[in-house]
Amino acid sequence: MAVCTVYTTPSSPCSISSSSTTRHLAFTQRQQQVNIFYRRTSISCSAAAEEKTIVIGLAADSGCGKSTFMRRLTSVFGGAAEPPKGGNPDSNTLISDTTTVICLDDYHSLDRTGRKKEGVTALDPRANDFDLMYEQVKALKDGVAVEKPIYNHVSGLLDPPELIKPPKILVIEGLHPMFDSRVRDLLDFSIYLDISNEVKFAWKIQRDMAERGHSLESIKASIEARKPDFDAYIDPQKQYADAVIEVLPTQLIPDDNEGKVLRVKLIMKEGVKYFSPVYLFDEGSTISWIPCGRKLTCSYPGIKFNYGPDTYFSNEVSVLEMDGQFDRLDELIYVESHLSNISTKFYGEVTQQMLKHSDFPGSNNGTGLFQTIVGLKIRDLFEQIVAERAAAAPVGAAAKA
Ligand SMILES: Nc1ncnc2c1ncn2[C@@H]1O[C@H](COP(=O)(O)OP(=O)(O)OP(=O)(O)O)[C@@H](O)[C@H]1O
Ligand SMILES: O=C(CO)[C@H](O)[C@H](O)COP(=O)(O)O
Repeated sequence: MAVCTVYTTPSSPCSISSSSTTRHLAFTQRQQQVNIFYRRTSISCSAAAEEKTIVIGLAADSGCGKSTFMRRLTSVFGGAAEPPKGGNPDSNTLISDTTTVICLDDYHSLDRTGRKKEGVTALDPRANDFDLMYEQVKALKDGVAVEKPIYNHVSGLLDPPELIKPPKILVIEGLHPMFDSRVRDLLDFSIYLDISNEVKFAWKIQRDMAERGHSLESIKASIEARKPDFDAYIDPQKQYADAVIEVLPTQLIPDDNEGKVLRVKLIMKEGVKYFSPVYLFDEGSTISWIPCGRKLTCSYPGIKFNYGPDTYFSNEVSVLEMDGQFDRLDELIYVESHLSNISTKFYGEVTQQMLKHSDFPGSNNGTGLFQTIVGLKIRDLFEQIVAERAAAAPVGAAAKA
């Protein structure tokens, strides 16, 4: 893949126009008092069309399962996803053979102290540099490496940048991948994880109270403090998503307030290029299915699937819903065999992926199932785009590809 990046020190005679990358690095430098810094400029040698990076956006609030989803997605492509070798130990980036996942927290323009001083949350657009986000995602999409800033969640500061080379698949995950229309237009596919307030609260308690020692009051206060900005800037992005995974309390247990059994909906936009929605039994019909019985072991409260056409923010969608949880994950094959358009490469691939990661949160319910299926759909989308580009490339280029 072509990498067309030139690094120059500030004293270099190269002429570089002042970009927001430069501005940002100067800001980072001031913050961190880094003495030496590099400015980036690109030279016009964009990658051949068939080599161009495919960009996937994943939006969700903090603590809503983005990292878990990313682990499932990168596993579909094989190989381990790891932080850049020899780099900042607090890097938020994960790189595997095929994918690079960058966390959009790295585009916070205000560090923790800066946000406190200005009285804004990290969800507020004023705390984020969308110009730089756009420039860098565009550069990567065009096959150009970038020096991306790092937001350090340990110190709350902006660290010196890290080099990101254009991967085959770039995933941008975080609070705002679909907020800025310029960034949104760069996405080949977008996903929104829509976790209802009740469930978000239950997950936060589980992680921040049980694992991080926070008090119940502080968790409640942090959710409440974020809510207005969440409603204003994060939640509206779901209208743009090609797929939404919505997580709600179960309807199988009357007045359930434990939040352990979940009802999960996979909302899939119709008419998206390279993406054909998954269906149950009969495409376009409305179906309700209880698979429990001789072929699927279910303890209380059981499992129920619903499938059918619907509208979502005025878009035509197909919705697949699963309420309840699996008792025996190996029996998932029975459900898998009734689903179509799941983009598997062999019979039972969904079940195999789920069994492989049975220790990940949500592996016994619709969150894990639908995240796995969306991962397979993204692999399929990637392969279709690559095949189409290779077919369209001039004969000599196709032979090289
Ligand atoms: N499907 C799930 N079922 C149950 N709990 C879950 C699920 N997904 C995530 N969680 C809970 O939420 C926590 C956060 O998950 P994860 O780290 O994947 O989210 P995140 O969006 O990447 O968080 P952050 O942005 O804060 O790093 C997990 O530790 C787990 O407690
Ligand atoms: O919403 C978030 C995205 O993960 C974080 O709260 C934001 O990035 C600020 O991080 P920190 O609390 O570590 O300063």
